[in-house]
Amino acid sequence: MEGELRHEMGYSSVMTENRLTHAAFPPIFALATGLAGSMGRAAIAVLRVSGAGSREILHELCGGILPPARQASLRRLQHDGEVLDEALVLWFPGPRSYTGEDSFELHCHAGPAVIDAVSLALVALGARPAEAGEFTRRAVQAGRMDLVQAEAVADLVEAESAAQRRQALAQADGALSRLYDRWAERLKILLARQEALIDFPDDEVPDRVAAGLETERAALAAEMRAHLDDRRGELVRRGVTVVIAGAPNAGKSSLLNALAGYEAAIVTRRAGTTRDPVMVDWVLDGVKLRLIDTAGLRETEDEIEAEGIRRAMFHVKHADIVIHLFDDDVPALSFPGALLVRNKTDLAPAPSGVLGISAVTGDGIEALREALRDRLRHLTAGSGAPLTRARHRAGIGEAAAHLEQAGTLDWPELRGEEMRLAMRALGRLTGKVEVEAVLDVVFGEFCIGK
Ligand SMILES: Nc1nc2c(ncn2[C@@H]2O[C@H](COP(=O)(O)OP(=O)(O)OP(=O)(O)O)[C@@H](O)[C@H]2O)c(=O)[nH]1
Ligand SMILES: [K+]
Ligand SMILES: [Mg+2]
Repeated sequence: MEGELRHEMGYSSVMTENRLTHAAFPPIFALATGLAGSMGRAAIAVLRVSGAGSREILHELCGGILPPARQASLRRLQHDGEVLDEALVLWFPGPRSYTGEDSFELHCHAGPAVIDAVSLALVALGARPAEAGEFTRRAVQAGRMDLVQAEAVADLVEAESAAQRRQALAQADGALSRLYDRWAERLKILLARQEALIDFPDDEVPDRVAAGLETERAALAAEMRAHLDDRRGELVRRGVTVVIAGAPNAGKSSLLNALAGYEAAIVTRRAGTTRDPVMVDWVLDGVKLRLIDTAGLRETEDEIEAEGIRRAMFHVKHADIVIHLFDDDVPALSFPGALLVRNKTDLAPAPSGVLGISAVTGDGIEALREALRDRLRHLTAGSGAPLTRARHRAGIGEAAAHLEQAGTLDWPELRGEEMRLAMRALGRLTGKVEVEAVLDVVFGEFCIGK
């Protein structure tokens, strides 16, 4: 505490031990809040600065006095004898900061001229604009979080539904990292026992030691396979696709409009109206959905309509939920797992046992929503932290494959090698090994300012 106070008095003081523990990166800055005007006009813009030299830059901007650490202070920002703005200033000396480095935030007025002037002053004082994800990348490099947690930060920034927010928050808190770390720990112990077996001649190894090792190896591989089979995380993250398909004029576009609450698709009496798929993003029960209305399915000579039908079939094939809509007799054939729904109940009642709606009067629409909620609950039910992206799927898939391969090999040396490869795949996932190699992959999908 005393040391910290001394450092905050002036920037000429000696660096603390902590600040010497990782490489010093040059100062970067970025606008951390949305641009004024992009979603209505914002009042405040937060500029974030981090890196070696941040202390000197803040000292200069605040007229030669460093504000107290981790406290909001109102300051006149100045540069070259000019006052740039009156801003709320937060100074976070490393390592107790998001990036682990010396960093600060300026809560400025959001006028573009204010942001420009402060940005120019930051550049003049030696900071450069940050690249996408660079703050979080530094946090990983400083050991403030692992790669799986960093990915969750990107998801939190993008979260549009409550389910996405909850999932990203749990992952950022380390729920998924802890699972992977536990697996790595178990694997390490198995590997150590496998190595011990290598050092013993065959006749001295008790059979039960080898059998126990084999049981645990198989159990771990099975847990990884179950984790790979669980699609919850990816569904919540990318959204659930619900495709409305059926014969021409069944009322598919009318249903899309009724669910969306606006005239998203063209409705006419002519069969074959919809050609291009019409997509509407929707949130039901806190889960992000993508509703897709498609061309009516029938034999046709019309080239354009035929292409529409080809696209319809593509979406049906890749859908998480298919609503098969019809408006007369129950179709003889349907898509596997589809939700059969009879439209136009205002003209004739639905056969018993079939969900009936009227896209025109709204009859049955609430029951259809309930049926969709039920499907969603089913799709997103499960326990434990789910994997959330292709990178996790690839890493765990690789680890599981090596573990399974180990089970097919007779030579302990080769089994040990497969287990080591499994361990490496797990380590790459969280960034415990080969961290530099995977950083570009992970941070390629970030926005600037995080
Ligand atoms: N009476 C009644 N008419 C409906 C209902 N739903 C749709 N219609 C009418 O049925 C006709 C076809 O509706 P659309 O929504 O265009 O049907 P679609 O399945 O999208 O048709 P295509 O895109 O051509 O395949 C229009 O005239 C709608 O007004 C309903 O619930 N009751
Ligand atoms: K139509
Ligand atoms: Mg249509």
